Amino acid sequence: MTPPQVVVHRDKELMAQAAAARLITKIVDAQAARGSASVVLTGGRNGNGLLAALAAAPARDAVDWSRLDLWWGDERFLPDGHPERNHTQAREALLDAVGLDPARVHPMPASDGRFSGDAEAAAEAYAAELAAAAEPANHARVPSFDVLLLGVGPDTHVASLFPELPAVRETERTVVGVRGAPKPPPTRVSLTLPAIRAAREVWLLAAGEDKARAVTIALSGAGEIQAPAAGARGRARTLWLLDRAAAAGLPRALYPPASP
Ligand SMILES: O=C1O[C@H](COP(=O)(O)O)[C@@H](O)[C@H](O)[C@H]1O
Repeated sequence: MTPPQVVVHRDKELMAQAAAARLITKIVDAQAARGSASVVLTGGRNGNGLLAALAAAPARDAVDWSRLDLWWGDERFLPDGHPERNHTQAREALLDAVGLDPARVHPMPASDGRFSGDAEAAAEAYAAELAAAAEPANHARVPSFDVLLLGVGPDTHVASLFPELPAVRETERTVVGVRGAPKPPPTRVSLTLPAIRAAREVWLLAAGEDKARAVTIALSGAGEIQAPAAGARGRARTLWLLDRAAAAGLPRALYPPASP
């Protein structure tokens, strides 16, 4: 697991634009090296802000969208097309505007249809979908994601791993159903920390003063059960992308000067 690196931008708009530019480069490089790229999306304000910035970036045309695999780190367990579903919001922010291959887009299951309210069964099905896409040679249970994006909640939750709930303690399964989440809706589906840590790079996004306490706690040696964001690390890189307001409580020694 890699130690966190912190990059601080002036404000949330610049943070989203810089993160979008960084993601475009990462996808283009992965496609050049391996033919395709895989990215895990997050929900929330900062994740959707990044997608909207990506949609507005002229350089988005450098990406071959048909050779991109998209997964989700978590989902609010709601009916298909519900406006609060992370999948619906990602479609609105970016996905409907680019030429993705529908076979390569892997939303987490909805609460209606096949799983009719059974978040645990939905989690099992998503784990099986991930395992089917993993590289058998490595005995991996999830694909080797190039970048896994995570928003950070004001309570330090990432994906739908909330402090002290059973999901953040999971060490075996790659995807779990979550019940009793303190943030609505209470029922969710989430990757676990072992699945998150299988990613090459994990990027955590936090902007705004309501995130400052969470950022300080997670980057000050807190345990992952109490502060799930502290346990989100990538194999090759762990990057915290912040704005000044979210970084306000961090010791200056942790990061270089903010961009203008
Ligand atoms: O509910 C969720 O919240 C987190 C953080 O969202 P934010 O709006 O506080 O940035 C998000 O990362 C997660 O995917 C989502 O389901």
